[in-house]
Amino acid sequence: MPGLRIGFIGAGSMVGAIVRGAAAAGRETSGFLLTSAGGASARALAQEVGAASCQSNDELVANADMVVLGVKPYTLPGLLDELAVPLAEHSPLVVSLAAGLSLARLEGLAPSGTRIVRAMPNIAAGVGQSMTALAAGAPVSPEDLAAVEDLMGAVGRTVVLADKDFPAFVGLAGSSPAFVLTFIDALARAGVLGGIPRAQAVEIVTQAVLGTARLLQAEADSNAAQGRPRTPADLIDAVCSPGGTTVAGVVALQRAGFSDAVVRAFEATVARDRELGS
Ligand SMILES: NC(=O)C1=CN([C@@H]2O[C@H](COP(=O)(O)OP(=O)(O)OC[C@H]3O[C@@H](n4cnc5c(N)ncnc54)[C@H](OP(=O)(O)O)[C@@H]3O)[C@@H](O)[C@H]2O)C=CC1
Ligand SMILES: O=C(O)[C@@H]1CCC=N1
Repeated sequence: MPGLRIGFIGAGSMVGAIVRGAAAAGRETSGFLLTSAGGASARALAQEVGAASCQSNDELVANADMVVLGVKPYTLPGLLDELAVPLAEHSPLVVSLAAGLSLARLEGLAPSGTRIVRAMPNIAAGVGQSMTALAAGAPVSPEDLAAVEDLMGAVGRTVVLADKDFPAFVGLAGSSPAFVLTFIDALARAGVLGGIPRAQAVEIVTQAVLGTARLLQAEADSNAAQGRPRTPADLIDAVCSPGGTTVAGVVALQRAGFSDAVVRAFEATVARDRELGS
């Protein structure tokens, strides 16, 4: 949305990924305002992308149409308390990136009537490939939601979800880059065991994972019209020749409890998200 002033409170991993991803996508960043606890990270990020930093969170709230809260979940209640007066006075649209904090909880922490959108992006926003969920509170207008979709759409795909589904979404997309990286790290180390230098093994596995994900997306996009895109299971079958190398590896993964380990990672993530919100 041209001309919209967007303030980011927090300039760490996630805000850094969104701001850098938006800049790389050609988004106008001169209307971005940044603060951080110590100030140095906000100033450095602002300088990097041609944005501005503010002296204080109050100053940022007073000058932004949209305020993105990019601090850790345990910091957010205190921050919203500190910002009660400027938020009530200036009424910006507020976007929370925090894991665990439901819309109802956020609305209870902010001044009455605050327009809040909950967003759950992931770290791939930095390369324009986030998968971001959005949920809007009752006072949020379609134009407000469109403004957040526009920002997050510049750094990846977006989906509007019910607030109750956010814990599951965190397991599927917010936290899952770390699961995928754990897989890449483990397979690359196996490559080292097989005699391939570490850096080359990481490059090879990264391209294999990227290519597989692109294959699955292309399958969904091209065959959705016909009503039956091939599923991950169909594509596994397409790689497994009878008696071949792949089926030997896939069966070994099953015997080692790979699927069970993935489900456990998901369940632990969802449980932790619920704990953070309680
Ligand atoms: N990292 C991820 O992959 C994802 C994170 N999220 C969510 O994003 C949010 C931020 O996480 P992440 O970026 O990883 O955290 P980081 O620890 O990397 O960054 C937190 C930022 O908050 C700043 N900060 C802390 N207190 C204040 C304050 N009072 N005023 C202004 N700034 C403050 C810190 O400042 P300073 O730099 O000076 O220390 C820092 O820049 C969390 O709520 C998390 O749940 C959501 C999806 C994915
Ligand atoms: O672990 C975290 O706190 C954040 C939330 C989603 C991904 N990382």
